[in-house]
Amino acid sequence: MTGTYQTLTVDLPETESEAAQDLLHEAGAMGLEVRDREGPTMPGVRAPAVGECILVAYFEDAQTAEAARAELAEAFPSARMQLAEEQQQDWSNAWKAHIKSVQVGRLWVGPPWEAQNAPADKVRLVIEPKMAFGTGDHPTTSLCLGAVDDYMATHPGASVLDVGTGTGVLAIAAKKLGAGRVVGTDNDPVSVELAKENAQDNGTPDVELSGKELTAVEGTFDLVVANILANTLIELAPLIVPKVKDKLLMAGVLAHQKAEVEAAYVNLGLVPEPGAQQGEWVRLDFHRAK
Ligand SMILES: C[S@@+](CC[C@H](N)C(=O)[O-])C[C@H]1O[C@@H](n2cnc3c(N)ncnc32)[C@H](O)[C@@H]1O
Repeated sequence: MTGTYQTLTVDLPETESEAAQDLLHEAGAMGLEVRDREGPTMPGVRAPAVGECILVAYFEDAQTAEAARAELAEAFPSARMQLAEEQQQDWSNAWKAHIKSVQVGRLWVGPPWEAQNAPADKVRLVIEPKMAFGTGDHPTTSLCLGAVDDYMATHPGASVLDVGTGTGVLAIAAKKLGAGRVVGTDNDPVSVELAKENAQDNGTPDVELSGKELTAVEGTFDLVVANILANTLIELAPLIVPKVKDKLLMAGVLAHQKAEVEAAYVNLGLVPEPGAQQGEWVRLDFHRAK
């Protein structure tokens, strides 16, 4: 415990908000506050300029915050940023307030301090927010959770591969909803460790979680799900497609990137289906032609 935490305040055009939020999550933000012109601003809190929004990201240490600042500066040259150190005693309330539980289909996904409020008739997944992406409340995650729930409802015992598993949320959800073999991979070793902890804590220790390359993962899977960014999904298409036995779900794609990602997978023989959209984020669904 350092006694302090870091805030990175970012002013940037509203059109870049979603992508910048995603980058901040990936860069290790423990919580994120979004101030746009849709919601009322609290008294004494600075409001965004017209056409802009303000993102306030919370980080545990200065090194991670500085690395995030540098990454954001490169990706979004027009962003204006300010790093500040805050006293730790505000920390728990400051970031916990921004982690929300979600209910998607048969699932409830949320942090431990909200678990007691989970409805008894829901399948409960408790994810402690740490240094991995996937607490459930990001649109890209909930778009996938909904489709995983739908697929598992009609394909009990199906095998599932989750590429870019983060906290393991989608893999664990699939297992809890009745999947057979479930494999999750991530190229970030910290995420793999946290996903393993989450699988243990949620009573699904048999989910196979690792940092394996897809070429080293054996077998094909009824359902493959990948919530990663558009450029990575395009890069990984030749490795993901051979793993798909029946259905592929992908998220992490902004509406304007959809056609490019879709083309990469159609070119490799998958058949697109109507997907879903939440805000600027889309989910792309495919199946393998019989
Ligand atoms: C947006 S998060 C998704 C986490 C979780 N599946 C969810 O839906 O909330 C993307 C994850 O993909 C991982 N990732 C990024 N590039 C990857 C790659 N080339 N191979 C495997 N994992 C990757 C990141 O480390 C991160 O944990």
